[in-house]
Amino acid sequence: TQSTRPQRMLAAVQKNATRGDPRSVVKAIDQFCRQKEWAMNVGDEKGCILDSVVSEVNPATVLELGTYCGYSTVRIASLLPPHAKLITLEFNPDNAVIARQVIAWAGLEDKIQLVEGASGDWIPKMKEEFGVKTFDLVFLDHWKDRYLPDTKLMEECGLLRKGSILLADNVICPGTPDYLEYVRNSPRYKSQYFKSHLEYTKVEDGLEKSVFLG
Ligand SMILES: O=C(NC/C=C/[C@H]1OC[C@H](O)[C@@H]1O)c1cc([N+](=O)[O-])cc(O)c1O
Ligand SMILES: [Mg+2]
Repeated sequence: TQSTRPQRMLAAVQKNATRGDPRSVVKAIDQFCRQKEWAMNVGDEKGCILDSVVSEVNPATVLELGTYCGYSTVRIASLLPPHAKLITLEFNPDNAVIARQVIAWAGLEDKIQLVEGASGDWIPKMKEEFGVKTFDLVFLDHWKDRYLPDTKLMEECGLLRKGSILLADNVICPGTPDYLEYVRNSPRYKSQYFKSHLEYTKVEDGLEKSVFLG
């Protein structure tokens, strides 16, 4: 039976990356996507911007919306301080199966909790289910029409504190116009655009970094 692209991506990780070496996992996926098959990982160019924001924030608690195959999950977790925790939400069970194996290959299971289901269902349960108070950093990379409603939901559920950072992928391509308008015009956020390119292409895209002002 025919394999899926995530399955072929995992095979490339297991073939080319070193167990327990997160950066080699990131490198193997980027190589696969550049040389074999494009896939919707944040990628190496935007990934460097992601790295710099993660390093600057040095978060103790991170929420990722949209795991896909775990590329950005591994990339973020590899930079976290000891005892820091990353919770990542993935809607598609087939992607979750792959992501768990990519995370395991990187040896980052202890830092990462992958939760399967819809962000809209899980965000209101974060405190009671995972003992989270607030998130220092949120990486938004799931369905583009969910960025705004989920951001409002995180505000309502008290998951953001003064200084929490939202970092959103794909604000140009595929685009998240309603989210951009909100974080750029709301008095509750200070927003900044990092111009880049859609992963593995020359098409413009970028990351929007927004600080919640409380
Ligand atoms: O839809 C995108 N991401 C949404 C992903 C959604 C995830 O949750 C549902 C699905 O199982 C996937 O794992 C996307 C699409 C493109 N693109 O160029 O089409 C580029 C990107 O960086 C993207 O994050
Ligand atoms: Mg993306």
